[in-house]
Amino acid sequence: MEQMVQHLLENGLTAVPKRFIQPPEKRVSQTPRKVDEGLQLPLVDLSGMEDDQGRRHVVSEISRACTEWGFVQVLNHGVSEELLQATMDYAWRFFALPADEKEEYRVGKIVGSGHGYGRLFENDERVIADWNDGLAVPSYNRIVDKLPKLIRPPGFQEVVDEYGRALQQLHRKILGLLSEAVGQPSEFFYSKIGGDKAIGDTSFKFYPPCPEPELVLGLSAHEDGGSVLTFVQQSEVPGLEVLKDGEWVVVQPVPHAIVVNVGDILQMISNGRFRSVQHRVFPTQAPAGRLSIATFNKPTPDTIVQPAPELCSKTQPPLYRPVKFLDCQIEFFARKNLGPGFIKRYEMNSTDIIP
Ligand SMILES: O=C(O)CCC(=O)C(=O)O
Ligand SMILES: [Fe+2]
Repeated sequence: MEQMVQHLLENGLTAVPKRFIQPPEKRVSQTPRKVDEGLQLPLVDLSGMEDDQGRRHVVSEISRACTEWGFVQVLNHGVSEELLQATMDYAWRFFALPADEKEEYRVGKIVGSGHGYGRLFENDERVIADWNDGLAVPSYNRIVDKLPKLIRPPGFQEVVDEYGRALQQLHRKILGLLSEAVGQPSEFFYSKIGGDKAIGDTSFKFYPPCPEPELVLGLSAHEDGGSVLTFVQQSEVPGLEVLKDGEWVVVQPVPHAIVVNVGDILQMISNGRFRSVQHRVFPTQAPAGRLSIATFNKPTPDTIVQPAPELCSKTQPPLYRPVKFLDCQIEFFARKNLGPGFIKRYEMNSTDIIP
């Protein structure tokens, strides 16, 4: 059974085991990083949308960020601070449970799209492992009757459910703004993914402190393959970085903000207008570690994901071929690693080279 990072450390590990060691070219110290304070991910306040002018401003800011960065942070998003905090608190408490209690949620024991405790894509010894431990759970509109029981500790499940409902609303809201940005009615993108029947998954990731941070990654570079928009809440320790013009830029934790990033599905539906961009997590030495909560908003399984005809023309022909979302998920979870470039297989002229 794959050992989790947290338990390697609890057993007194002081050097990083071989299977976590990244080749030099992937290490944080070997890749160009932007430390210039001048270049910062846009932060958009959603509170100023009551009047037309305010709304137009927010629409243009969000749309620009999702085009130029594929990422944006939002404030005054409508998810209460108490709910954000409660979800974070329970996540810390889950990872603090004794190992045998967490084992009940092991990935693989649980049937359904990678739900459970463990590390995805890393059952193969030859794959380099990331320095994190994860728990992925159904968030909203998910019926996964194979889940063994409610997530511990008591109360966590209720909070996960409430968090899911709140983020589903936020998804509708932000897709509404992006729809307006492409000159369509507010419900445009939301209706393309199945409306209120669309589904969500939440992934909690714990990044324990690393004794040799220069050798590992917290989370390897990737785009969010199965996601329309992803919402991330991060604890106060930085780690998330986004690739911007060939350089990695830190997504600074902002209290009460939610990070929004475009996933492959929205890139496809918007015919490339909104971009699903590579991101990664660098390891931390903070004694308590780092925690993040990522909610992947997804279409209904039977949605045919394809460039919206309304956004295509003779001069802007469809860039991607149609794929049923369920098949897209099966292909996503059949991969050997998280690595970038998943969307390439759906490009119109792809020759079926599968990264
Ligand atoms: O830990 C983070 O901040 C980001 C996590 C992430 O990118 C993911 O789970 O897809
Ligand atoms: Fe991600």
